[in-house]
Amino acid sequence: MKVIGPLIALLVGIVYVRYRATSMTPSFEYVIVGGGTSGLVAANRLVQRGASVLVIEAGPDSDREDGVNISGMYGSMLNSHIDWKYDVGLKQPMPRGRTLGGSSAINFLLWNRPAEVEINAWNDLGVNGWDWDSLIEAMKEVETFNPPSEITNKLFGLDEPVDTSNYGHNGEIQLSYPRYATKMDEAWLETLRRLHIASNVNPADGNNVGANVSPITMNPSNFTRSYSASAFLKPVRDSSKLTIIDNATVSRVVTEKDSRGILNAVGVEYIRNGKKHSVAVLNKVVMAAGAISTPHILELSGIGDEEILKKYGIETILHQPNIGKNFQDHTYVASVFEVDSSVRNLDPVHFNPSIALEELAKYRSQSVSLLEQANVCVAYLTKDQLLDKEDQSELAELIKEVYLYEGEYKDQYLKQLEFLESDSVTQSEFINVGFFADVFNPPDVNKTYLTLLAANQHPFARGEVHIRSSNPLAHPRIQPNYLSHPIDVLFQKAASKYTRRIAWQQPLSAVVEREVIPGAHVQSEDDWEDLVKKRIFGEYHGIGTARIGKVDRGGVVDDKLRLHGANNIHIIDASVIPLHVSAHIQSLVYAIANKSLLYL
Ligand SMILES: Cc1cc2nc3c(=O)[nH]c(=O)nc-3n(C[C@H](O)[C@H](O)[C@H](O)COP(=O)(O)OP(=O)(O)OC[C@H]3O[C@@H](n4cnc5c(N)ncnc54)[C@H](O)[C@@H]3O)c2cc1C
Repeated sequence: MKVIGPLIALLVGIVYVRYRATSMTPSFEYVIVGGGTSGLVAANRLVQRGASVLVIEAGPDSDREDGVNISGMYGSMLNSHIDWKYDVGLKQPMPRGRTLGGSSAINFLLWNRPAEVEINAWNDLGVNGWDWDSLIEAMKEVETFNPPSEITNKLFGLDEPVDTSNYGHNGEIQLSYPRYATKMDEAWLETLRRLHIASNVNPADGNNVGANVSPITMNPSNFTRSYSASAFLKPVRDSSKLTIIDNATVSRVVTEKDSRGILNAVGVEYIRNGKKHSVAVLNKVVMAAGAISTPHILELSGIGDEEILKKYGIETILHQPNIGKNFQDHTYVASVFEVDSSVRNLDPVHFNPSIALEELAKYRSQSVSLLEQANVCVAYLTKDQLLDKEDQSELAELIKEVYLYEGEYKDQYLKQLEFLESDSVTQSEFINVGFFADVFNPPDVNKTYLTLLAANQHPFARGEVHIRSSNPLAHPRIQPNYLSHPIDVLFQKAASKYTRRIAWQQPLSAVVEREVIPGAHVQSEDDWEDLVKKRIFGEYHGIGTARIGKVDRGGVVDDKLRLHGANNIHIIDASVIPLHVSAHIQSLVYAIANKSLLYL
């Protein structure tokens, strides 16, 4: 009888090994979860190293999609079949790219850099090896910068040449400037100057304070979007080392524990056409599903806070309570102004099909067209540039309360208080968007509009992203908690008020005819508070849900981007960014993914 127990164990073992061998083939050295912005950087570099790589992407290939390729069609793929459309309880879902190229396929193309101080702050949060110098090197490596032409300089009023040494010149992502500027663009720098906001011709040098005209991710030879799929996937697409499985949703990373209790990823499961499949991984799993999906997939895999996992009947493989916490996003409120009928921005293209066709024909023949543009005119303001005396004293009171805070985000909040006092860190961003962008009221299609976004760059609010079901196809629960901190309300109000100053300042005001939003009735502090609370949205820059850092300081991955408690699971996407920066984040995401290759 004594031999029966071990015999059964042996038989079960043989069956299990055979099961793995048959059901978990084929095998790859690297399995990349998510073929988006970061995932395709890793795919490109690993294939060039000679490794066998599988990329599993939930969405389709969109390389022939006009809404992706034509730079001036930015925004058109929101709510489309390649947008995840996450419900966050607001009037507009949170967009995120669901296609090869990920969010870089549907984003607004703007390319700018954080401030040096913001990146070096990671070190004070306990992160080693991720300073400005190393990240800027990694960022430059992915860039090819095409400086503005004489015509562009003139159009936008750039009176000093851009210092090209701040950019890279041999990388995959093409950066360039449009040949077309609207009257609002032409007036931008001078308008801000008259409000005592200096023009910053070199915002890429680590100090982004001021108004500037940013490059966009546009190929200057044909004015198409330069993004992760066109830049990183295309050159290696035909390699025998690379396998892409698209329209496939990863449902789980399959792990085993070694004798020390450390996890090893041995495979990845995914669902395609309603059927479950699995593949074996020989070396590493690279998580690149973005700041929403990466924590979601880890939790589905039993890696997360055991209290949360238990609630949904998922066995805890690795208790990691920091996963899905620390969600941070820039927030924005849009102000809209009617402008005179001589202004030609993207509104006529959106409102009038015959103008759209005319502009498309011009674009296709490479003539200057309204469709060759994006929102390039921005301004970044410090606290002291933005706040009036009353706001400053209200802020001083609120800061006292932050000093009393003893919770898990204490070290980040102290850093943010330092940022508030720095004259090289900005708190609010203003963007001249280029088309009517109000989701609450339809436009009058016979009119043209100026939309100004006022965006908060250093929110104190922290949100969470967690599973809401064990069904891998169900979206996670996203609680962004926008404006849940009074300092965020104060800055969002101040920034929205400032859009009124911008719009009614010469020379921009010469084309402005009427304020639509906020509208003349919005005057008192209460009015502004109502307005921002009703119209708040995320600026599509979610980060932080699997942040880099030590476990006892909220970290999910170590300095080498390896999941704490696992040997071979790395995270390389926006979820590892620990603390928000005053910039659009694709450049930082590309840089992180590029630098991750040191550790993969
Ligand atoms: C509408 C919009 C506008 C933006 N505008 C700008 C801008 O102008 N400038 C700027 O710098 N930044 C902008 N951003 C932000 C920037 O594009 C993103 O932060 C960045 O691209 C995120 O990269 P990522 O690799 O972390 O994630 P993503 O690029 O989103 O990649 C994640 C990939 O994983 C896939 N995936 C997710 N879950 C699964 C699963 N279960 N199985 C398989 N695959 C999965 C997704 O489909 C996606 O392809 C914008 C973002 C959006 C959404």
